[in-house]
Amino acid sequence: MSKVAIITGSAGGLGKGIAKRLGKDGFKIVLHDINKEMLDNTLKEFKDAGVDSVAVVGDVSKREDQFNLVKEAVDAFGQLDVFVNNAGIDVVSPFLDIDENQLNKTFAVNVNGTVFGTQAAAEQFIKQDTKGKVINACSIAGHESFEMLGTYSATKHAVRSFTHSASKELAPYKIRVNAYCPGVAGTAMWDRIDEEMVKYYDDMERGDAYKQFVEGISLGRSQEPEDVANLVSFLASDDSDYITGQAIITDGGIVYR
Ligand SMILES: NC(=O)C1=CN([C@@H]2O[C@H](COP(=O)(O)OP(=O)(O)OC[C@H]3O[C@@H](n4cnc5c(N)ncnc54)[C@H](O)[C@@H]3O)[C@@H](O)[C@H]2O)C=CC1
Ligand SMILES: CC(=O)C(C)=O
Repeated sequence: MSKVAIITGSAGGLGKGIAKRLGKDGFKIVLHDINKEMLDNTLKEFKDAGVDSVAVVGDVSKREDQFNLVKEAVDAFGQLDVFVNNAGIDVVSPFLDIDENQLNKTFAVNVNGTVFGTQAAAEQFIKQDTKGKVINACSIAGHESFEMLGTYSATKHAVRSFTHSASKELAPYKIRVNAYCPGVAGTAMWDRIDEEMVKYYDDMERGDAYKQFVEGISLGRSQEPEDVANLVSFLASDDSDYITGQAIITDGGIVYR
């Protein structure tokens, strides 16, 4: 029987790339996003391509939405095997401007969302008494804290920490918890980061911040969703069964650990 994967924030960007790859790998796909219009379009695309898929609208920062997402997946396909905590948001600001609203919002989506998603998936895996895989979106910013991205970097460090602690506690239930740490991928997220960053520097124009980050990549090009999906495909597969608690960097050579 085909396995079932949920990918949060998969209406576009890296999440959509991951969902496409897992669909090719033979998974039944549960698309998910807060943006209903984008999600409807993506679901149509998947169905037209023959991927056995459903879509659920939800907000990862709401615990009840995450548990509802798992319920909808199980109602549709009868089981759950992989939960990808992909949804995340960015924020750009100098350290001295960080405020309560920025901290609360970014932590609510990136950190609380990952915790709630992991809890909802783990509850289902334990009920099924099957091996389960939780795969979290971390970042190179979860290994190194970047200027102007302090709050974002802190959330990704927290994601890495929860990847470690959850993997230890959930191992007795055969649940593996790992994370992928992308570098610089030209999605809507980087469009927003670039647009915000250049506002703070008089000598920078739109596109310059992105260009500067890309110039620092050893392999000489920015990241494609497929590059990230290759790693997630491995983490979702049986080939990674002996790996848990790892936050693996895929960045073409920016951050060396
Ligand atoms: N683009 C990049 O260079 C990098 C991205 N990442 C991480 O990868 C993940 C995906 O990033 P991108 O695809 O680039 O971002 P994106 O902004 O292009 O796409 C994120 C998707 O998540 C959805 N979303 C946002 N808030 C949500 C919420 N509360 N509930 C449900 N869905 C929500 C959005 O509607 C969007 O479809 C994020 O966690 C991000 O932090 C990590 C490192 C680098
Ligand atoms: C968006 C992101 O995680 C970085 C540091 O590129």
